[in-house]
Formats: sequence, structure tokens, C-alpha cells
Amino acid sequence: MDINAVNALSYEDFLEIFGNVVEKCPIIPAAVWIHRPFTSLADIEAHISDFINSLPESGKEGILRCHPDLAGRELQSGALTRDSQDEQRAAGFTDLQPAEVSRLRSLNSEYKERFGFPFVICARLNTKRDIMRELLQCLGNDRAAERARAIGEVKKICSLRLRNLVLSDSTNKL
Ligand SMILES: NC(=O)N[C@H]1NC(=O)NC1=O
Repeated sequence: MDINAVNALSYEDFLEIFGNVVEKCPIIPAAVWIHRPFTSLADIEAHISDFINSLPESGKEGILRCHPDLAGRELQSGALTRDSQDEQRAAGFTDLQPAEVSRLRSLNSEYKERFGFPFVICARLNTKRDIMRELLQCLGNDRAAERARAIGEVKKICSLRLRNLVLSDSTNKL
């Protein structure tokens, strides 16, 4: 869909289509609706980013807590959102060996205990090996640094989800 088609959507249809660009946080696309008409895909992305930046630190952590664990029980039971399922598959998490699953789960638990929110990383931009390395490294960060890094990853995930839904400006020109 191009940006004109996005701007022509009803509020309900906009939320139906864009409701999960930030995992399980439909309030975010709902909040940026007020900025229509959007001038481009980058414009929608910038409004989402500004909205997230405007939240108090507790709100940012709330966004992080909406994210499922990588290779967690929801992946195993098929309870992930379609977006998450596709992203975790792309990073190779549907094909882990049992030993890799238990290692990852134990590191995820340690991380959650330390920071109070799950480890979040843009799965589409990393291999499972990168992700394991990053998770180990991040365990040494302090909470504020980790919150900021993870929110940066939420924005990358959002950007890729938006690109799946809206043609970019350069594509529009083709
Ligand atoms: N925890 C976490 O990073 N989850 C995710 N990352 C991603 O790209 N999709 C997710 O569900």
C-alpha cells in the first residue's frame, strides 16, 4: 500500500493493519493517528519514534515487557503473534537444538531477573549466533543503558514491520 492508501484508511482499519508494528502495543499506532496525513513511510516511523521517546522510563520498560522471549515457550506452543513467529523463524529459532533452547532460556531468565524486562533484539537483523553473543554481553550492562539499547531494537523491529506494510518513497517512484 502506498502512503495515500494509508492516509485514506479509517481509524479502525489503520489500527487493524498497523496495530502490531510495535509488539502488542496498539496504543502506539493509535496515538500517532492524530498526525495524519502522513507524508511518507519515514514520517510514520518518525512519529512512532517521537511517541516512544516521550514516554517515561517506566513506559519504555512497559513496551519491552510486551515482547515475547526469543525461543521461549510461546514459540514452542505456537502462541506468538504472526510477526514475532516470522521474525524468530528468520533468525533460526525454530530450528534450535534442545541444548541451545535450554541455554537461551537460562540466559533469558537471568536477564529478566537482572533488568525486570525481557531481552529484546531485532531478530531479522541478526543470526542466532549474534543474538547469543549480544545477550551475554548485555548482561554486563546497567539498567538504563540496557533499556536504551532495547528500545533502539524495538524501533528497528517496528521499521521492518512498517516496510512490510507500506511502500517506501523510492518504491512509490518506480
Ligand atoms: N524478545 C525479542 O527480541 N523478541 C523479538 N525480536 C524480534 O525481532 N521479534 C520478536 O518477537
